[in-house]
Amino acid sequence: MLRQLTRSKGLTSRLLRQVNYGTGAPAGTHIPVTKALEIGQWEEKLKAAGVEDTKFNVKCIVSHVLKQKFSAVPDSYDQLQLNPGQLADLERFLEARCARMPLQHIIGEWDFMDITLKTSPSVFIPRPETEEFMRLVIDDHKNAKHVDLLEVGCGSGAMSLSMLHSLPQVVATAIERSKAATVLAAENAKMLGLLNRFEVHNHTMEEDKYLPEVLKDKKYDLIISNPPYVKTEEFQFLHPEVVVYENLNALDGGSDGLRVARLVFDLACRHLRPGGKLWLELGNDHPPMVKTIMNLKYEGRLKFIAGYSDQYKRERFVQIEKV
Ligand SMILES: C[S@@+](CC[C@H](N)C(=O)[O-])C[C@H]1O[C@@H](n2cnc3c(N)ncnc32)[C@H](O)[C@@H]1O
Repeated sequence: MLRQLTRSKGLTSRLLRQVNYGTGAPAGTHIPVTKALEIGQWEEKLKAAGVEDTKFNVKCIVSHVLKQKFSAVPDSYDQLQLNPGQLADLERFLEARCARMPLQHIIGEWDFMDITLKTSPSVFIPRPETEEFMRLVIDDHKNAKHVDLLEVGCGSGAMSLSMLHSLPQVVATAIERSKAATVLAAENAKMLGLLNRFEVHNHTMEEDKYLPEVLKDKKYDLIISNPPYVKTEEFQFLHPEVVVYENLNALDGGSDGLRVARLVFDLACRHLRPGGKLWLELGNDHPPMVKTIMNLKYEGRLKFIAGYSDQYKRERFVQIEKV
């Protein structure tokens, strides 16, 4: 594989030296995008590596290399040319994608709802289902006068920051066990001009140490979390993009997937105001389990309100109320 890639790279560079593609520039300075993709046989290589939707992947990488918006790049790449530096980047990024590195890590940023977030290799990549989840949460709070929000495990900050961006009456606090994610979330808040309503603490929620000392007496109107919920036995079925490149602390929910969620339930009992809401994104067999847990263990303290489905009709999101 490596030899094949090196060979195609050599061929492209040779052609770059030899051919003037009619750009009017001296020979060897530019190459049309279509030619570079054809010579490198990148779509075929991505398919062979098991990457789905190769056209979308290639276009994301081409747009990134050309520093253009995805929507501004025509699917035909008509008239688009690469200089030698851009060609080298294109090949490097496509090779990384063939090794199943997620697009978000290659590109270094990703759109989430109406905001663009920086991504980092050690921090969980926000997912499209989480956008659906956040639409429900935002809709539920759009008429509230003021919302003190707490997020458990904020990763890049996607959930809290999209909520702050959509609703000016929200003030958010987040906790996050990963130092790298804590720093990234703060950077994203600063980049989006939301740091005046967002604070993030590098803290690992544990039994009887749910929040950092400075927050121990705080109460919130809303708690949100997309906790690690993958059952340990399900790891074998995950894609390489997830198993190889994601931090397992962001995914591993223990034997039933609810190890961290159970801590969030206890935290909600202590830190939600009466009538306050807890919204969780979980795995597709979790909502009925959560309903049972609420009835058996939290009666009189937390009440299961409803489960909601994602676009694939899998019930994934739960709404709970503090009694
Ligand atoms: C599935 S990721 C979700 C990240 C982000 N909310 C999102 O949706 O993109 C779970 C996050 O929770 C963090 N986390 C896991 N266990 C935690 C704990 N006990 N206390 C605080 N954060 C935790 C992980 O580091 C990870 O960033």
